[in-house]
Amino acid sequence: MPSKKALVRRPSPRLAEGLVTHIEREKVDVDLAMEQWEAYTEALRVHGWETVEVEPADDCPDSVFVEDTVVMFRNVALITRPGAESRRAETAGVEEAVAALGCSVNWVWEPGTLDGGDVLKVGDTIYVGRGGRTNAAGVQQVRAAFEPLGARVVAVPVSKVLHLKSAVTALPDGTVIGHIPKVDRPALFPRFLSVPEEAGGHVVLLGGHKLMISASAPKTAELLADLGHEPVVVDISEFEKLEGCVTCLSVRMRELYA
Ligand SMILES: NC(=O)NCCC[C@H](N)C(=O)O
Repeated sequence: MPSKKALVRRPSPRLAEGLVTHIEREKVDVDLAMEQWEAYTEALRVHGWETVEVEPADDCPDSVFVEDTVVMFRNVALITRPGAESRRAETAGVEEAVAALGCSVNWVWEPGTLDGGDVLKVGDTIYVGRGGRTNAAGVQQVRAAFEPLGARVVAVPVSKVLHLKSAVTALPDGTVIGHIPKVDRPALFPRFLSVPEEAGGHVVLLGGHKLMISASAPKTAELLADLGHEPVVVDISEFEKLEGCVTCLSVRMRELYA
């Protein structure tokens, strides 16, 4: 039985100072964000995931977006070098957490930059978004880390949104989903389904047919239910004001070797 552990990180009291790049800044309600984070982590637990909390990083406003700091492939954790300098201090605590879980740890080195939000795994294919946060050296370092383990790395241009996974994610059957106006090159994906809302392009696979999806994508949730999936809806409005999506609030680990 594969392990089902999910790394999460409690929001910083400075969350409202988080970075905003592609959208207008809106006031973040930190108390509401805390409630939404509790509900998000509870939804993971209800669906069989053991949540593992990374030591909080109270001085790092964006630290709740833990996905950006580490990329997992099998038992190997690649600690990123986030594209935004203000986020680099987030990785130390994550490194400790994955090492404590028995992962083999690897690092992205200067001049490479990589945000985990730019990495979408579909089976053994790893799509890496080359955009505002991930550079060419970062893409090459993902190749060097994971191709020897059997992955195939496919680089994908990203210009319209923060990260590759702000544009597309994948269903359990491998179909890539996204809202066309936000996807640079849908033709790069062998099977692509267009969804009616931007936030509808973001799902977290919980196991079986269950998919976590944001409350801001009701039409997509309906479309996915009609295709035989089981949407699990969570409200993450306060994180969306900071360009976060359902994927970025956790790192799911299925193949720990412990
Ligand atoms: N993977 C993600 O979707 N991460 C969201 C990061 C949002 C944060 N405010 C940032 O700009 O880095």
